[in-house]
Amino acid sequence: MATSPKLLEFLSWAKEKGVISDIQVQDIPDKGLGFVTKRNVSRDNSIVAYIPYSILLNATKINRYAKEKAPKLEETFNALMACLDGTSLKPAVDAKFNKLKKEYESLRPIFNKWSKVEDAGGHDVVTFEHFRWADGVFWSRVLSFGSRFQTIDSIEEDLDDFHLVPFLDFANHSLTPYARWEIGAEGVELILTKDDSLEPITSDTEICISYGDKPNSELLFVHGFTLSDNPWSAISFPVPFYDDDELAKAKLIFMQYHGIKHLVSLTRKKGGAELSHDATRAMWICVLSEEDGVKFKMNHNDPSHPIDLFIGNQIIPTLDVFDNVINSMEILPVIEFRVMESVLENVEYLLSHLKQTNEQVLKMMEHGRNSRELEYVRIYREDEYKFLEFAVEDFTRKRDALMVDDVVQRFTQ
Ligand SMILES: C[S@@+](CC[C@H](N)C(=O)[O-])C[C@H]1O[C@@H](n2cnc3c(N)ncnc32)[C@H](O)[C@@H]1O
Repeated sequence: MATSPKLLEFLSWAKEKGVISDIQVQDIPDKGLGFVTKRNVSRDNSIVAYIPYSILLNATKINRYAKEKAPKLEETFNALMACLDGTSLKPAVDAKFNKLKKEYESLRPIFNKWSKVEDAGGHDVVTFEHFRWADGVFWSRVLSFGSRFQTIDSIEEDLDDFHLVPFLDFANHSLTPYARWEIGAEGVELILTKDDSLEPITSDTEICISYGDKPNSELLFVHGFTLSDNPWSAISFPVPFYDDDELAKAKLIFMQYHGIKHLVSLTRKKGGAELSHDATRAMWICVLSEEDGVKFKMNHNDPSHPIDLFIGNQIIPTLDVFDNVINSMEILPVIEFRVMESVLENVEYLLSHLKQTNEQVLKMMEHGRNSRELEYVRIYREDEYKFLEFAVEDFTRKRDALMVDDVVQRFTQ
């Protein structure tokens, strides 16, 4: 297959900058570009590509470049950081779209000042489309060095979490990858993971890495593709406070103070759908009431410690204490029963909503049957549908089991 001039230019730039590789970059059906082996290779922890730190892109580097070479870029960069401050990536595309739109609008004057809009006949030089494209490229290609920081001393920019790693970012995702990336002494390495089978990987085989155990919703949101055989499923919804819950505001402040997410996430685990630890705590807080002995005390004069929670007469200073107290309450089965009921109500609602829209959306999608993107969306919808059905079944079972519990019977009569 012919290699595009742009790719050739990039590869020669990468080589000149010190990238060493024993692997080929080429078109992979339905995935864009990717890595394939040039010959038979063994799965023996050998390095097949090496990318020196000097060519990685991260916030510190762009900031330094901005300071030295482009003061206007620095202005833009600072404004961008300010826009990102305090935001969290919301799972919904429209929320993301609105956020980007706002960011773009606040940066637009700076872009235009920076790139001289008059010279472009009054047209925006950086359009919203460009901005969205850049955001998509960034999030779908960036690597988080995160927890691996401890192992590096040699990177100057070791405060940054996110790095764009040229060349390595041709690696596609697989559930059964042959390779992984690692932080080496002076660069990032692509390594063929050791395997007990003595079978070599034959020539022309695609070499993928894993982007992590991500459900299709996340793969689609961040990377724009889905896997039909993805074993990871997840669904999230906002913490479902009761309409008449007078403690809702205090509960939200408490959750924020203790870093508990306001989204409840359910994941697929062997034989069932499970709440994460964080989501379990969020749901406990959600269903507890004053009648259960719960009280909040606002500390208006202390913004660093805005709220205290009491259960009975006990103050709850940490989440570990919270877990212990809840787990030792006599009414624990009642709390769990309420949690199951509330989760069930939410997954039933999500399922019925998906059902309602499915017919129309799937018909609409018929028109673009050959589009790769639509096929990914179809896989996602099907996956979500199955997971929701599964979650409804599982939570119905769990709720029904709790319904006959002695304590629940006693307290709900
Ligand atoms: C880090 S890049 C990998 C290189 C990319 N294929 C390219 O052409 O430059 C990530 C993007 O590759 C594509 N991709 C990665 N793994 C894929 C897979 N298993 N199936 C389909 N597309 C995939 C997605 O478009 C994703 O956003």
